[in-house]
Amino acid sequence: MADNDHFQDSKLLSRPLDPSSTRANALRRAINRKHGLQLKDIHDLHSYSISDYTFWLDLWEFLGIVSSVPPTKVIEPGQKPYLPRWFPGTRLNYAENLLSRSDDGVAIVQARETGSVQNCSWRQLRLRVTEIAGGLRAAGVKIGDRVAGIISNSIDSVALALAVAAVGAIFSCTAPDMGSSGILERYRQIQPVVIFAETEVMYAGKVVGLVPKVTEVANDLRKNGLRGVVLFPSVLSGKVPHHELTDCVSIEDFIKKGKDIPMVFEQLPFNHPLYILYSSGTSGPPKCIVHSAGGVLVQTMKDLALGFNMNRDQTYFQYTTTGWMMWPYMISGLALGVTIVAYDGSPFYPDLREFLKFVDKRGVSVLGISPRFLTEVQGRGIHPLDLAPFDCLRAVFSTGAVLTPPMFEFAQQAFGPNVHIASGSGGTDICCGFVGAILSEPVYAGEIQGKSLGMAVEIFDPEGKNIEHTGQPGELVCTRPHPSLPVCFWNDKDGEKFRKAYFDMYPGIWRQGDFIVRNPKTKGLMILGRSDGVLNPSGVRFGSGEIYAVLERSFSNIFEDTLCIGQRRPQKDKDERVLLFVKMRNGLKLTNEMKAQVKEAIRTGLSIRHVPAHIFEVADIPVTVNNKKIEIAVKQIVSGTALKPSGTVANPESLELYRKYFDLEGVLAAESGNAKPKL
Ligand SMILES: CC(=O)CC(=O)O
Repeated sequence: MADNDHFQDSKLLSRPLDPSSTRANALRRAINRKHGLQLKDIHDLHSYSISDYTFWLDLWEFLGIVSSVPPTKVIEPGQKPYLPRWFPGTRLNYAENLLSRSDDGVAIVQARETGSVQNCSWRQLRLRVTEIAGGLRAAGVKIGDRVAGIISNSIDSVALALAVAAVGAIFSCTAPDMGSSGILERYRQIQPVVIFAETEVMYAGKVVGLVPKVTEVANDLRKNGLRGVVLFPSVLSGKVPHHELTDCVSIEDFIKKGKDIPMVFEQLPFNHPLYILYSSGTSGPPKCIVHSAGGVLVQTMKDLALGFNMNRDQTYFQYTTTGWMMWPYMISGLALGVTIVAYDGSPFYPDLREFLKFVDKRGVSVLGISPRFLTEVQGRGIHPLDLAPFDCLRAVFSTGAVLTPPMFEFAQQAFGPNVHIASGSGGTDICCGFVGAILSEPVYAGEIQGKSLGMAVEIFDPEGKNIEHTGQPGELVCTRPHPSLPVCFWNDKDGEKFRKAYFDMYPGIWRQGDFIVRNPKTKGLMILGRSDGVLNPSGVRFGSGEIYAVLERSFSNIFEDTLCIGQRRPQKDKDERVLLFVKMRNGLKLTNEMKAQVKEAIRTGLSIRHVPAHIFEVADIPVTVNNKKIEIAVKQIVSGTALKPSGTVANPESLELYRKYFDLEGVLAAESGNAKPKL
């Protein structure tokens, strides 16, 4: 493949924000003044940020992190060479930093698909956090205890996360749609002392009763140290429904018990655990990724303030459940005085148009969505600007999967030329971005604008050689430590699971598992897919994202979703073959003519070697609970590996649809009517 083939779509979409008006520029100038440097622009600032660890102290000061013992030192060696200790000796509290205001302005807008909207002021938020923290203390929750949630996105769930942090406990949560086995796979490992749970929620117009699930989970976890359950009232009736759970109270009774306990923000080391998030492994139990309070605070504030230029006049609406890392990511906006939107429900119910009008009406400045959301807007023929002016909207941030060049272009047209379309990658493992938005840099279709400050991102070939200047794709690696490296995996005593997950392929260097390429001309970055899903027919290595880009450009009106994987074949002389699975829109049927058109579009858009060997219609595409397509599990299934899906798969039954493709020849024979009768 020629060097720049990945960038044939590199179309300039929008002009940058004046660099002198950005917060990143203010940081650059502050660093120049403080250290007598002459950093000229964001690129110089990035070079400084990955060459001198003092950058993190500069950032600390710039962000105004609140601490009772301020840092005197940035970094010192830790137990492992790749896991240093950050800001040793410092004492701070995450929740104290997030409760950055106490006025009557709006801190959280809570919205539900039912149309109900409730504002929570900074003053009310502080009070609610104090009440829940009092309840936690009255219940005997101590520093380092685990507190877990099965909760929807709401004012109370945000207040709960802050209250847990205030008392120094460790918070972990799943969305209410996770099945009981998925919840237990997680919480049996971390052994929470208290669980906060919803009792009745709504999703896509359906009332979902949670009492049976919560009862099953609680009864199981009692064997593992669970002391009690706190129930949130039904989002419909406002009351706790009938249940037969023992050792449980309603949230209102819970806080009554701690009524007179004053708020104390425990002052804890920078590395003190804040959240436990979970890897989205689709087979086997998820890994419990422990993140530090200081690391999450500094990194998420950095991304929001310097990547998105957020400030206290703005509103950040990240569409997310409480189970995805984008939830804590959004919550950190509070530390910048930003108003956040806690939305619960489907964006497509009762109507995607209503959701878009809500975004405009609430004056959202940064909207976080996924490529899937944009595909739906496009597939349903919706033109957002016909619905509302989106006057306040400054950036649309798509994450969770690759945002292909056609989707960048669509998003730009959809929201207008003044909106910055951004994508990024990082995720659960670091609770921030490795690469992401730089609002002062031009946007090219399909390209992430740059490496995040402080992140020493490079692109490696399999031998560990940096190939980022060649225009060839490779592994996204990070060659220096940064503050939100996970503290550890829970229960991984010798740290071996942790080392294997990130530092195995290139000893001492973090491998993220993304297949990435850099445009030598624009310096923009493009994620081509997950690196373990790289397609490799006839020795050409490419990412599924390249195929999705072609499909989204020309076929989004007929395909609701697609999945492209490589099938390994047992015969040594046979190459991997590329299979494309498509889920049709609105009852359409996949015809031979459509298949031929798809193959032709891929051949002309990419190359003959990218053309899938076969295209099949399937009833469903497997996705994780965070709505990410599951390629690896399907690749394993069609290559003959027996696989037991984990609770991370949102629609595990869909995986069954792919088993028959292990006998691909049999499927093809059946399709052509030549199936041999089974004896
Ligand atoms: C920032 C991200 O990378 C989010 C994700 O994809 O999980």
